[in-house]
Order: sequence, then structure tokens, then C-alpha cells
Amino acid sequence: MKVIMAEVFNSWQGEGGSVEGSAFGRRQIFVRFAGCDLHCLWCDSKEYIDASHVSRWRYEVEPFTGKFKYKPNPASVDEVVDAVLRLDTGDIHSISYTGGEPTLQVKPLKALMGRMKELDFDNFLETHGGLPELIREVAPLTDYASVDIKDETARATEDWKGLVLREVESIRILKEAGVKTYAKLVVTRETKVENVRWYASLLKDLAPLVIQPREPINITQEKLMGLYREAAQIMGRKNVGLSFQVHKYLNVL
Ligand SMILES: C[S@@+](CC[C@H](N)C(=O)[O-])C[C@H]1O[C@@H](n2cnc3c(N)ncnc32)[C@H](O)[C@@H]1O
Ligand SMILES: Nc1nc2[nH]cc(C(=O)O)c2c(=O)[nH]1
Ligand code: SF4
Ligand SMILES: [Mg+2]
Repeated sequence: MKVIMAEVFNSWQGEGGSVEGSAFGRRQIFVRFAGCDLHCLWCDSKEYIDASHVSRWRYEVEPFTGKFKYKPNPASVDEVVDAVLRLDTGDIHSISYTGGEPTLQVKPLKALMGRMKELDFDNFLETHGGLPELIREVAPLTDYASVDIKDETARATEDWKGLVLREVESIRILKEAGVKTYAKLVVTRETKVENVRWYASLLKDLAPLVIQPREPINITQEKLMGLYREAAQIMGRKNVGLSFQVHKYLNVL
């Protein structure tokens, strides 16, 4: 089975903060899929959005050496499994599937997740959650899920409200399947407080929320605190947290 890959590397999970279901600070092997159907203004993985332009993928030869080898796309699932296993440092919390949008290639995603479960690894899915019908397919193989709620200011798609409702539906499906799930909202200085109130009302009693400032950060502390407080007042003070992209400060992948 074939898959259009971007990269495979070993790092610490840099996002998720401290809410339940987060793997922040845990060691992970990252499997980044090429291709995405959204176009978030601030996406830090833009070079992988158009899968047809990702002619080769790279895998780390050894963790933290910065040395990569390249292979042509599409990859076989076996090649990806091999690339993951050579990065197993014995302290791996889970395998992270990210992208791009991993659920778009649901068949190879399921095959990879199944192989990793057989090898006794946990699966951590990083997704925009905009396609609940695909989430339903991978939920039984998923242990942890970080599902983005795309704020209006991301301008990910025209019907942003419809997207948010589908993301929440995906979270419901994952929760019902017993997946440790949290929602992640990337905020900018333009994020509207009334939108955060709406997201919080949809997530209340469903899943915790992390608020992650868009990098590079330009939101004021006052604005961030205000958005946080509104969300916490609706969802409960134990169900909201902050998340930063700490890997960017550590200068690791
Ligand atoms: C590149 S996305 C891939 C997974 C999936 N497509 C998604 O959007 O959730 C991985 C994570 O990085 C976050 N991210 C990407 N660019 C960012 C930026 N400039 N600032 C903050 N978070 C960012 C996304 O919001 C998402 O949570
Ligand atoms: N260290 C590290 N943590 C991450 N968490 C989410 C990432 C992503 O791009 O999906 C990511 C990433 O690219 N690197
Ligand atoms: S959904 Fe994820 S990969 Fe796609 S454009 Fe947005 S941040 Fe980037
Ligand atoms: Mg990233």
C-alpha cells in the first residue's frame, strides 16, 4: 500500500500544554503526511500542503543528528514502518501522525496505525478533524487525538462555521470510541471573543481546550488572558489551558 509522505523524525511533543489527553513533553516519533484540503493562513507546514508537489520524503537517520535520507514518493507502508523503527529510542510515548492532514490518506493511515499497535506503540493523531466520516474509520486505532478548532481568523476554508461543527462532531466520535481527546484553538490578535464563546459552548462537557497563540506570537497578554477567561467561564476552569509550540523555542523538529 502506498502513501504520500513528507517526513519521519524523532522529537518531543512540543504542543498540547497540560490538559488531559495532551502528550506535551513526551517522546514521539512523528510521521508527517503530505497533502491538506485546508489552507490556514499561518500554517507552518505549507510546503507539504499540495501533495502533488511533494516528490520525495525524508527520514531521520538517527535521532537529533539532523541527518536525513530522502526517498521518492509515494512511499510504501513498509518503508515508513522501517523509518519509524530505526528511530525507536526505547523511550517513545506514542507515534504522532500529523501533516498536512493525515486522515486524507485514511487507508495507509489505518494500515500504519495497525502495524504500530501490533508493535505495542500507542497512536497519537494530530488532525483538523474536518472530515468526521474519516475520523470514524481511524478512531478504533487511535489512543490520543489533538483536534484543531479552526478559528475564523485562520481562513482555512470559506464555510468556517460548518468546519467548526464538523470538528466538534469528530471530537464526539473520538470520545465515544474511548480516545483521549482534546481540542486545540490557534488564536491570533484578531480572534473574536464571541467566536471563542461559541467554540467553548460547543466543547463544554465534551473535551478540554488548549489555546495556542499563533507563531510568531503577536497577541497581547491581555487579549490572551481575556480569551482564556471567557473559555474557562463557559467550560469550567479545569478544562482550559494554554499551549505553546515549545519545539520552536528548543530549536528541535
Ligand atoms: C501543521 S498541523 C497538521 C495537523 C492538522 N492538519 C491540523 O491542522 O491540526 C499541526 C499543528 O500545528 C499547528 N500550527 C501550525 N502552524 C502554526 C502556527 N504558525 N502557530 C501555531 N500553531 C500552528 C496547527 O494548528 C496544528 O495544531
Ligand atoms: N516537536 C514537535 N511537536 C509537534 N506537535 C505537533 C507538531 C506538528 O507539526 O503536528 C509538532 C512538530 O512538528 N514538532
Ligand atoms: S489544516 Fe493543518 S496542515 Fe492543513 S493548512 Fe491548516 S495547519 Fe496546515
Ligand atoms: Mg508543526
